Amino acid sequence: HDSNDTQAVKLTGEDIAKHNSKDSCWVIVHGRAYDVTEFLPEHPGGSKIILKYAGKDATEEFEPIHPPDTLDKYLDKSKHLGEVDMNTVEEEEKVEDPDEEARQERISRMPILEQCYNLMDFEAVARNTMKKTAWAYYSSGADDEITMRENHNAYHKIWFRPRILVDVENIDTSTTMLGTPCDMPFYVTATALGKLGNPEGEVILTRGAKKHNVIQMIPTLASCSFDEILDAAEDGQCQWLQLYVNKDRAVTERIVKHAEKRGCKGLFITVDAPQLGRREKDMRSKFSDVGSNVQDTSGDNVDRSQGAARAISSFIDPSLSWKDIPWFLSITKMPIILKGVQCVEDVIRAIESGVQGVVLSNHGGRQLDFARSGIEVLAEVMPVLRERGWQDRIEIYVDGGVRRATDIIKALCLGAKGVGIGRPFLYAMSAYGLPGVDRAMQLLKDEMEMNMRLIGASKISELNSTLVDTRGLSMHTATVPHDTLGLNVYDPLVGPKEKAK
Ligand SMILES: Cc1cc2c(cc1C)[n+](S(=O)(=O)[O-])c1c(=O)[nH]c(=O)nc-1n2C[C@H](O)[C@H](O)[C@H](O)COP(=O)(O)O
Repeated sequence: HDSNDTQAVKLTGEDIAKHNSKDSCWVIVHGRAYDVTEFLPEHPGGSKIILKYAGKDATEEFEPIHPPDTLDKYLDKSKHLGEVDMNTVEEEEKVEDPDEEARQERISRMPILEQCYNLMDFEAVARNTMKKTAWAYYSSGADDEITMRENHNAYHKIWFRPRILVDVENIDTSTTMLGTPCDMPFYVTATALGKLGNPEGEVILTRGAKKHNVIQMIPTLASCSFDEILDAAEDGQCQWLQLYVNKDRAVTERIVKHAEKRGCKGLFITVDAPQLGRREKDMRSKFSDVGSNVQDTSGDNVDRSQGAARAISSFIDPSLSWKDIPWFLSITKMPIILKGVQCVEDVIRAIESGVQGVVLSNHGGRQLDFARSGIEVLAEVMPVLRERGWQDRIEIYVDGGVRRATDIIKALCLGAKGVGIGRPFLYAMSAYGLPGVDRAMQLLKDEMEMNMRLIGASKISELNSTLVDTRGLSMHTATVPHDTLGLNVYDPLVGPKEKAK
């Protein structure tokens, strides 16, 4: 390195390859080399995944999980070794992977975008075309995924009581959320690791939200950096921040103040994830060794049993409690919403604590299995608030299992201000990129207009509880998976030979 620290000679692949062990571990990311030897034991994803790329180019593995500014933020400058002449880096020989070949073949036959007529179509295409690990991460729910299925199933227990001979020539689906006008009563909710599904990540959702004038909630665990996502927004576009509260409150305060300074219009504090749920599909999918090899904790002191998200979320503070709310109210002027509230008692507590809203949510069924659906909790909450005359004290949102405009209409009839939608936009983005997100939002808009016309409401304010019949909502027919307990415990074929006769 000459005096002004520009690098005279680039490092070569050979230089890096020499440092391929835990005693001296160098990796390449985005064409630059880093000495991560001392960082190995601190890596939230465990040291194994880094050692897999010791002396090599780790970019492909690094990219979906880490925002681009991660190394600048967390690795001391002295460990930044400079540019690598990538022509001297040996290409990893591609191992035969029949799964990958089959996936590429399915991609070559995937339906054209216009053949997607509803949000479930995007899920079907994504299931067939996404990388196994990415699909597993997005689609998984906790434990037996009962709540994940119940989230959408619950909407099937609500029926309409449509009114006729209402002038529905002009339909207006616009509303406001936290004071921001938007064209539709749904927002793109926070879902982590957007680059697992699409190399561009969350900025695709930003562009889709802009086109349809809907609001985007930016996840703490985004693949893109927070500023990248804000920079991808256009003037006047509304974005909210979803916050996982860090054990180190100074870090949290910095994030919140930066978000406010950058113009975020809402702070959604996630309160249903003091620990991330156990998502077995994500664990089974051999998520690049970061999380799935649950049993193998060889020397690692990191609990990596919940797949990728757990590996990068060990910072979340499980001691967060109501006593912290006054502090949050003191450090920001942004409206504060508690995301993941699951019973009326906590909605009352939220109102008394002075926050501006709640999201009735079970995290898309990814947290506590057998938690009730957001829509069922909404039906419990609103009558109690109305009794107290508190129905307008805060804004109430729901998310989980919203796949049709009829789901949105049911939620609004029951008193929600708006709904959050997660997986459908992830699947649309993963399968078709921005055009997919654009079409998914347009399909919802078209469905919304038609269904409001058919229910007999010309604008959002006309949606009310007399238009729905919720008597079936508290019936829980959990379609449990078939009894797996005894299935593989005893296999006669492997018993002692003589006994088998
Ligand atoms: C699908 C998905 C959801 C995640 C999500 C990641 C994925 C892939 N992640 S997670 O890694 O921790 O689980 C977040 C997250 O970062 N923060 C959060 O508040 N909610 C997270 N959620 C929950 C999300 O905000 C909604 O509550 C949920 O997605 C709504 O259900 P649907 O997907 O059925 O619309």
